[in-house]
This record gives sequence, structure tokens and C-alpha cells, in this order.
Amino acid sequence: MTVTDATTPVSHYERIGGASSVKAAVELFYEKVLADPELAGYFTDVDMVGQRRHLALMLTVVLGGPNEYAGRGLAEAHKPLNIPVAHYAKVGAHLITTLTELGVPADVLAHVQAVLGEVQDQVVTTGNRPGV
Ligand code: HEM
Repeated sequence: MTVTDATTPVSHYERIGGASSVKAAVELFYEKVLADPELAGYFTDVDMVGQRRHLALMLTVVLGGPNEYAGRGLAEAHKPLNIPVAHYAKVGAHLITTLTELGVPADVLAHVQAVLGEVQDQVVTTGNRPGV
């Protein structure tokens, strides 16, 4: 044990098993999203290989892992899609279900849930659809 080991808190990213765990989570997450008839249509013309890579890198940052994300900002990527809050909630629920199924600890889940709340405004578009 070094001084660094003793004083540096272990990130959520390391605790859940690092890159391979994040990759597994992203695979399972998009399986759920693409199997959801309300959400699948958003991804019809999307390159899912690049999409999985981007989300994995972003989830890595959210979990306190190394920051290698070089994609677009959340608002830039999502505002043109006119995503209503109901669809945002469904995507968030698929992510939390995925992480729960993979055995991610409750405090990490709570952190991800909090981040989902914080970034909602960057992803969701309100006021431009009746009833949304
Ligand atoms: C906190 C929630 C979300 C996160 C962290 C997230 C993350 C990402 C990331 C990292 C990208 C790639 C950006 C790029 O290519 O530069 C992306 C693109 C995309 N996201 Fe999300 N996303 C979220 C919510 C949603 C929701 C709710 C939907 C749909 C209901 C959605 C649909 C899409 C689609 C269709 C693209 C591809 C856009 C394109 O290629 O033009 N995302 N998202």
C-alpha cells in the first residue's frame, strides 16, 4: 500500500470494474432502448457502433473514470431530436435498470440518478409539442 492508495478515494468507475463493466452496461442498455417501441425510432439512422462508444466514454466520465469523451455536448446532440420528458424518463429508467441488473451498488446508482436529473434540461425539449 502506498500513500496514494491510502488517500485517493476509489472512483465509482473502478469500483464497478472499469472499462469492461461500462462496456457491458452500454451493450445491455442499448438492447433495452432498441427493444422499446417508443424509443427505437430515434436510432433508426444512427451508427450504433459509434453511439455505444460515445455513451461508454460519457458514462466513464460520470462515474469518475478517465475523461476521453470527444463527442458533441449533450445539448448539441439532442436538441435537434425534440425529445419529450417522457422519453427522457424512459431512457433514464432503462439505464438504471441496466445498472441494477449488473449489480452496481446503490450509492453509484444514486449518483447516476442525480446526474440524470442535472442534465435533463440539456437533452429534453419542452414546449414545442402539444401535451409535452
Ligand atoms: C442523460 C441522458 C443521455 C445521455 C448521457 C446521452 C448520451 C449521448 C451521447 C454521448 C451521444 C453521442 C453524441 C455524439 O455523437 O457526439 C448521444 C446521441 C444520441 N442520443 Fe443520447 N443521451 C441521453 C439521452 C437520450 C434520450 C432520452 C434519447 C432519445 C429518446 C437519446 C437519443 C440519442 C440519439 C438519437 C443520438 C444520436 C444523434 C445523432 O447521431 O445525430 N439520447 N447521446
